Amino acid sequence: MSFKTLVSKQAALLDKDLMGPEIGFTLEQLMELAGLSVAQAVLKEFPRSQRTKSQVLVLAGPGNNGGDGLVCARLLKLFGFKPVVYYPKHNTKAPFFSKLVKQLKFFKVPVLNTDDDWLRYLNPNDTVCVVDALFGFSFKPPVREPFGGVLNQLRQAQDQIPIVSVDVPTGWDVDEGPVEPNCIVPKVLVSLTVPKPCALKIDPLETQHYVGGRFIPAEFANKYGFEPFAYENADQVVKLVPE
Ligand SMILES: NC(=O)C1=CN([C@@H]2O[C@H](COP(=O)(O)OP(=O)(O)OC[C@H]3O[C@@H](n4cnc5c(N)ncnc54)[C@H](OP(=O)(O)O)[C@@H]3O)[C@@H](O)[C@H]2O)[C@H](O)CC1
Ligand SMILES: [K+]
Repeated sequence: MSFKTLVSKQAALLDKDLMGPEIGFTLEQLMELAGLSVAQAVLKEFPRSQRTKSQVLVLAGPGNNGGDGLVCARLLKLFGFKPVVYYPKHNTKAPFFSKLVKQLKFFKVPVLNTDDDWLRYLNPNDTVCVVDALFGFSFKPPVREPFGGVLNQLRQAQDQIPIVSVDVPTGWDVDEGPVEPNCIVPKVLVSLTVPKPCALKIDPLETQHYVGGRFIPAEFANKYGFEPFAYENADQVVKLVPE
């Protein structure tokens, strides 16, 4: 499949640019749209008419990828799913992360902490899919605990429960792909703004690939060397199909 990608350093620069003084987005705004994209991809892949269960396990990491997961969980509840969030290491860098957790409580979405038994939700009888919002473009392998254990469990369950990875499949090197042994293989990848080079390493027969994070004009995409993706109508995601 051919599509333009942006290496991790450039992706971080693009984000900084969007949230810089000239353009003026806030992280909260971009995260809301990123979470909406992921929730929409989940709904497209697992529509109500094609499923008998509704639980979704959202694994949220300590950075902004985790924040996308927290937003996604709230929106999945509105879309008719029963999300449960496992959030073992809270983000204390920005105060609004604790507000995202408050909102989840308001929506009666359980948020499990490090000592809670999250594994009981990794159960194919009840769970439609797992949203992997552990790490995105700032992840540097090898993975540190407690996330190594979480990834091991995910890998063992992945043939029974599909994984939907946010931006980057957790554990993959953002630029090189699955270089560590025993990496997870998501059934769905939702690249945000533009795919990272690791997305070139997915097997299209194994992994459905969406692009989301629909928040930049064409000129800005061109500045970073890519063309805007062909979103339809008000969709927040577009599926990339092999040529
Ligand atoms: N424009 C967009 O597309 C937007 C994307 N967003 C999402 O943000 C992430 C990138 O978020 P960032 O906070 O920069 O990084 P991560 O979430 O990937 O991870 C940072 C945290 O991960 C820890 N870390 C890193 N490597 C490891 C490791 N090997 N083991 C354990 N933990 C690790 C890191 O900890 P440090 O101690 O190293 O600081 C951080 O805590 C992007 O991918 C999108 O999903 C935004 O929502 C905005 C718009
Ligand atoms: K991820």
